[in-house]
Amino acid sequence: MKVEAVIFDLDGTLIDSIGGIAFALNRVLTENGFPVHSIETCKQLVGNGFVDLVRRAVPEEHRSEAEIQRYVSQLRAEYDRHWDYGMRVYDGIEDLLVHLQSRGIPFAVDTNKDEGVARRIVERYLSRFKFFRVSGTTPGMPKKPDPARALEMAAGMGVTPRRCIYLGDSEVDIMTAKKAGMIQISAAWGFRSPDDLCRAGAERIIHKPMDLVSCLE
Ligand SMILES: O=C(O)COP(=O)(O)O
Repeated sequence: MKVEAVIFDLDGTLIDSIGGIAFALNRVLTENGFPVHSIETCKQLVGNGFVDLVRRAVPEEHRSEAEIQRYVSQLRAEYDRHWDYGMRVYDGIEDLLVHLQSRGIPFAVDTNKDEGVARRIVERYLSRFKFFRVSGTTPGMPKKPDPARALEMAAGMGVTPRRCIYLGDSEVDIMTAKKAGMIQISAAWGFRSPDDLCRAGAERIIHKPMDLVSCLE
């Protein structure tokens, strides 16, 4: 089936952002006297936005709503200072975006990151590409795996969901793609292993960004 648009997840799919997230998170944990997490563990904790990240990262006896809210504010402040620590665009992503642009296939971002931060990242690292939209978490709006944002973007791009690829690196993205009725593809270069992705029901896994080209027809 001919693909008419591509929706990308951001963290772990377009951008390797784990350095800044882990650094900021571990500063918050240290400041509050909690044990820190390795980069590998942080990768597993990311995917559902900052509130869930904090809830998973702090010791169980410190997960009251008031405490979580306080740590989330601390994390936002730390991340604001350190968000681009070690950040890079994954190898092959720019080639893929050049390819999509040359074929006139529109693309967009759907992330559980706070929308302002997501836009800042795209502006800093991928400004030469024309994204239809960079959509992230905003107060009061449902997050992924709710497919509302993905569906809204597909409608905005004028494509039917079943002709839209949804590429992401986590189980949240797999669920979002399936709920949206889009072509679900998982990125093996991100924060989850291929085994994790298979267990989460991935229908197709690609190992490098340019492999997406063979999925476009
Ligand atoms: O910030 C997160 O938890 C996840 O962000 P993502 O949706 O771009 O993977």
